[in-house]
Amino acid sequence: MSYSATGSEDFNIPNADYRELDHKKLTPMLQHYVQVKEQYPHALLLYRVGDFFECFFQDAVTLSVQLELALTSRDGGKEIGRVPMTGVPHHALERYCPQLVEKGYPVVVCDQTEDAAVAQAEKRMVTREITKILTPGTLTDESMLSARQNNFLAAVVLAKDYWGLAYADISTGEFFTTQARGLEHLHQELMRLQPSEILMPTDAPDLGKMLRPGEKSDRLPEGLPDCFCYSWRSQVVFSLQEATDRLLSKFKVRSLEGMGCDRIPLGVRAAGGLLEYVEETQKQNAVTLQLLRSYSTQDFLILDHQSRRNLEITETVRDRTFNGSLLCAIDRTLTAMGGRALRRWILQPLLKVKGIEARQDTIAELVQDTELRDSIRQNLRQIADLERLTGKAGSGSANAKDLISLAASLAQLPHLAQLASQGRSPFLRALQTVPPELEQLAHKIKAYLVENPPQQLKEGGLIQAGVNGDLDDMRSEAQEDQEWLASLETRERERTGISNLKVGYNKTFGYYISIARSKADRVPEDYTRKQTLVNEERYITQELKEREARILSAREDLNQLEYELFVQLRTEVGEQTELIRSVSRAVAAIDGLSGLAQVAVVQGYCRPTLTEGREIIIREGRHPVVEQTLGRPFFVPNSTSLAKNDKKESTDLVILTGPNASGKSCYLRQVGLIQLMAQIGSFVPATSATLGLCDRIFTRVGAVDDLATGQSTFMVEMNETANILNHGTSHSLVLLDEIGRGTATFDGLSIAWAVAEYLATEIKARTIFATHYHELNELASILDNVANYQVTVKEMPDKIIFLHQVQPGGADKSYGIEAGRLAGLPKVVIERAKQVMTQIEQHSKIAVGLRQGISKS
Ligand SMILES: Nc1ncnc2c1ncn2[C@@H]1O[C@H](COP(=O)(O)OP(=O)(O)OP(=O)(O)O)[C@@H](O)[C@H]1O
Repeated sequence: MSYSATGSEDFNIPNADYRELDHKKLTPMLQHYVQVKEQYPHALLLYRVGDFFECFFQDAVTLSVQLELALTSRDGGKEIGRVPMTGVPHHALERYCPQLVEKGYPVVVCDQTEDAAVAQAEKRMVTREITKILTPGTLTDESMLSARQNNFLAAVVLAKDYWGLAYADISTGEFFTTQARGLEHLHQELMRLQPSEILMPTDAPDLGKMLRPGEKSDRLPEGLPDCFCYSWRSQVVFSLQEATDRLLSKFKVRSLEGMGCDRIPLGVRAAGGLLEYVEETQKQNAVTLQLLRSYSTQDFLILDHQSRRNLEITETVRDRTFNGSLLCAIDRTLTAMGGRALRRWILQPLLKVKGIEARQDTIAELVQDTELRDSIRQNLRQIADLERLTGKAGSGSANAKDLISLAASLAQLPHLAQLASQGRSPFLRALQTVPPELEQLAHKIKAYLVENPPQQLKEGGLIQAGVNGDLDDMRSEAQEDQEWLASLETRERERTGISNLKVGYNKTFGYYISIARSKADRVPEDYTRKQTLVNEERYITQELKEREARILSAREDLNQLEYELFVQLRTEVGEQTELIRSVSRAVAAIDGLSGLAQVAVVQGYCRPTLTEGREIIIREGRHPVVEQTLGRPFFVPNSTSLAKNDKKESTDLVILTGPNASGKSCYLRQVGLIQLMAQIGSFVPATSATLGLCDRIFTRVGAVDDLATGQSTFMVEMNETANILNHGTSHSLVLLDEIGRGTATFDGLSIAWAVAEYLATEIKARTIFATHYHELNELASILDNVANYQVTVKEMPDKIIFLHQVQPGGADKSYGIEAGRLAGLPKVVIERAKQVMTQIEQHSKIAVGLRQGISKS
């Protein structure tokens, strides 16, 4: 029996399933708990009771398992008995919620919305309301988000082989949609975006259920990755009509044409469904999304998930850390917005020379003008995350410190604009004027709020003097009250003759007069004793109580007025969200580009020339990550020349041989990374480079068993190779590091040969094929567009020196046996291996010739 999506059902625990209980017999509080729970049966409900947020019934069991907390129980009602309960202290909510959401549990927080003492005095249950709904894709709290990474919520609509995909980051407002064909393509797009949550329309009954990463389900369409969270949503909100209406009314437009969505109905349906989810989960926060924009996956270089992984673009293959990735090596951005922009660029390299050159021009300008670059970067250091701060202001969750930080950042913009005006390139020009409204807004915030406001918004101390006349009057009255209290102390000391008499205040008893117990016999008759402590007695007087009522209600009014003034200001900031975000985008771009300029200067990169042709000509190229790890002087640069325009010499496919650890993989990846960097507009680690644009970069690098899908090393390798042969074009770059090693030598060699031949003759993709099969060197004598290269080593009597130099020519021998000797294999084994090799070589001379008589189909 399925009970709830919230995990590990355990019906051995009595009363874990609330549905089996007679709700009327539950205590009033638990009846309310169940009412709220029934609205969100698939979320974990955290319910405020005193100083704790508690879960009851099955949720309590789940919570205790997931957070390793003690499972306790509570009286559920006279005829019910004890029911399971687990809780977390209220102040620890922010610590625990992210853990739960990360594990794929949606969380609903039901908090007390009034002072419990008031309800207690009136002998009724304290009022509680849902204050937060947290799901992985709809987080907005900074503490739960990674500053330099987007947090995407996605929605998918499938119609046979076609699909629509919408995604949004509700903390920054980005909102995009697209439509295309082929599930494999959708798989790739999702892997690029790495959404925290994907919404899927379904007609199944358990709407709202969330599939956690790795969880299996028959309802997840085949071909979609199971490494994400999926939330099942009603199909109704994904219908074209409802989705269209929702989008038109949200963005207050008459047609979808302006968003470029009129011809992508599946994209519209996905976007509408996504918007409904945001509205549903963010009732408390008015989320400001930017106008929906459509895009085409064909506008960007395609880098499938495998290749992104193999080239270690955003994380390393071995331990999946950021350190050691390309992004880490070239990210010198100084703002969170710039960091996110660079990550987006690197995952979406461009396909048009014009767009690439616009970025290059700006980098070039900043490379040349050190002073301008330094000043801009100095300025950027002082700019906070405007995109997210303004989002918080718009949704009403920003506090006063957030607004101060926003104002300080906005105040930097005119200076940044003035610096940008010294430049001529497109991205600098885009920043030259900062809308005057933003400057005024910064001034206003600074004039309104005190310099160092408290975190709390309802306890006063936020607004400066002189902002509001009423507030100033109330403050001077409060001041008078303070003076009255001080004078009361003096008066009473004189009257009683007790020199250490004090006037004090606490939340429970209000104002009191405190007297040391040793002096208690001198207390006047009009004092009423209120509380006895170890060393002191506390009293009140009629006069003090009367004054207290006035002071407290005045203070409440004062705090309320401050809060209202703050909310007004925050709303004003929220109204400028769109403007602030458009400037933020320009700032993010300048940050990304000045960071790339910085790394280009420090690491000695060059500006590549991009062409519409096919050539890949790199002089003295370096691997951007390895050279930083080894240190520049220790890295041996190598050149590359593929598909030169001069047809006679043109090489499409390079067979690269060389002993183990000589540097084949490093060279292969270096070429891929240089091409990728060039297509995001970056300068590249080389002396010079002329690069024809690539439509795709494919890599096939030493596979590991894919235990999760039960595929062998060899099958993984063959799948990846099939993908390359089926999708590669003459404008693709193909990097193959060993093919056919996972099977018998002759099988492997035969497949490797056939693949290389097909790539060189049919696809004519620019290819580097690293291999230990030097038999493949034969191909170069048969095909004009194949060339042999080797990574050289120097053989010494007792060791091999790796020169890491790539030079023309095939390796005439392999060093496997030599490596075995150096590793300490017994002499007799080495000698025997040499004998066997001589025998094999004599009997296996390859004379394959060219493919004949087999048609492509
Ligand atoms: N151009 C270079 N300059 C300096 N060091 C290099 C260079 N290329 C590679 N290396 C160093 O050599 C090591 C081995 O390189 P790599 O893994 O590319 O070898 P390989 O030929 O692919 O080996 P195998 O055939 O065993 O896979 C790298 O970790 C790197 O430190």
